Amino acid sequence: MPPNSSSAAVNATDLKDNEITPIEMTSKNKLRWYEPETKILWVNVIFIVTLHVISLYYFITFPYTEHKILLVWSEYFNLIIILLKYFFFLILSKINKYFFFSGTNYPSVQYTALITTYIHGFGIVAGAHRLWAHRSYKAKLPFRIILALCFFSTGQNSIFNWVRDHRVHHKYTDTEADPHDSTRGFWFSHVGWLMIKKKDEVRQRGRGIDMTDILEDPVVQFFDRYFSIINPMLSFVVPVFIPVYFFNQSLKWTIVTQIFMRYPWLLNITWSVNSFAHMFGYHSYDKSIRPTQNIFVSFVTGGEGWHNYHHVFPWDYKANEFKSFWFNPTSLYLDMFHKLGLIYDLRRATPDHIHKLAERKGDGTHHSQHKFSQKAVDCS
Ligand SMILES: CCCCCCCCCCCCCCCCCC(=O)SCCNC(=O)CCNC(=O)[C@H](O)C(C)(C)COP(=O)(O)OP(=O)(O)OC[C@H]1O[C@@H](n2cnc3c(N)ncnc32)[C@H](O)[C@@H]1OP(=O)(O)O
Repeated sequence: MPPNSSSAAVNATDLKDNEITPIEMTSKNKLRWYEPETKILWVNVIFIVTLHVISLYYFITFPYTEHKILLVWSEYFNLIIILLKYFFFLILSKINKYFFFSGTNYPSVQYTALITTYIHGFGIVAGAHRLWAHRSYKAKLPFRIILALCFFSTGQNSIFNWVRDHRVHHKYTDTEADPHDSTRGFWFSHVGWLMIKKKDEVRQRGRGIDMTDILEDPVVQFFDRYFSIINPMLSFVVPVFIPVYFFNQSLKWTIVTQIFMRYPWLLNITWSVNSFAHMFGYHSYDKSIRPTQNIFVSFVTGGEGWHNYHHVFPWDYKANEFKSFWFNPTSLYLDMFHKLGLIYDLRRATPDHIHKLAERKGDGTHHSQHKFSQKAVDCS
């Protein structure tokens, strides 16, 4: 049985008042990335800059071919990314060897990054984003616990804060009330917003967001209550402990791969949804909004770059019109968990609704407006 046949297909008009509504613009003043009244949070600036400087150093100089176990453990998101990155790392390691490490004998710790970025990314995409922020499907208790464990190993905010910021972002996209308003530029929407105090408009509008579902979820409540213990434990302590203790890997290189490579990498690909996917790409479903269809972001995030579609149908569990393994693997995993009975009530926009909307509001790049590609598209 196809996973969606028992799913609730919904249209935007089916949304209830207390659910996330499609974009509803608040007053729009044009803001620059830095406003005179902006209060810079220097602790965040120092933390983020230091993390990225050290990370850049290790991304360039890391002996990639000698630490494959650690790389698989912490870096790679899916098979194609493994292959591409391995190819990229191979070239980089040759450059490293020539310029930086000739003659150096590194401890032979082998392979590790796949598992952690993979697990972590799933916690963000399937957990915080598609389940908690958008309620695009329902999940049974064990699955919610797994998602929370995955999400709390990403070193991001508490689920409550993450979801509230994301719901404000959807409701007031690219306005003054959007925490990472992309009209303030690439830099601001990517990371700048995490270095300043939020505008009053964000806080004020955020207070109006209905968060009762989050407050009523015992899994979220438990994990958020112990955020300051669980977050560092799952994000840093456990991922370093496992390869060192069980697989006899070097402590130094495990810390490097987990804290200075995997962590900033995952942060940047998460942030890329707010920056790249609000600036570069097509507006196939609604040309009046900034979010775009960005294949690069989809590729690195496991399916979160179909952002024009996502902003038009935020409650669609695939966050995309199509079925596609490489550019939306998260949806395939959700289909699998649906078959296993761990998740249910998956919500999906109807093809008819999508096509009509694309025709009326899109920029003309939707496949239904290109006869040659219509047959190749699987909208299930
Ligand atoms: C392979 C996988 C790929 C995955 C891709 C997945 C893509 C999914 C889709 C895209 C989504 C992308 C989202 C990215 C989010 C990442 C965020 C991180 O975790 S980054 C990593 C880690 N995180 C970090 O590095 C940064 C951690 N965060 C911070 O340092 C700060 O929050 C800040 C600097 C961001 C703002 O500081 P400041 O402005 O001082 O604000 P404070 O917070 O201090 O709260 C003060 C007061 O304001 C109140 N309030 C706040 N917001 C709202 C709201 N929206 N409304 C209403 N109220 C709000 C708040 O309740 C509090 O009230 P009270 O208690 O006083 O009554």
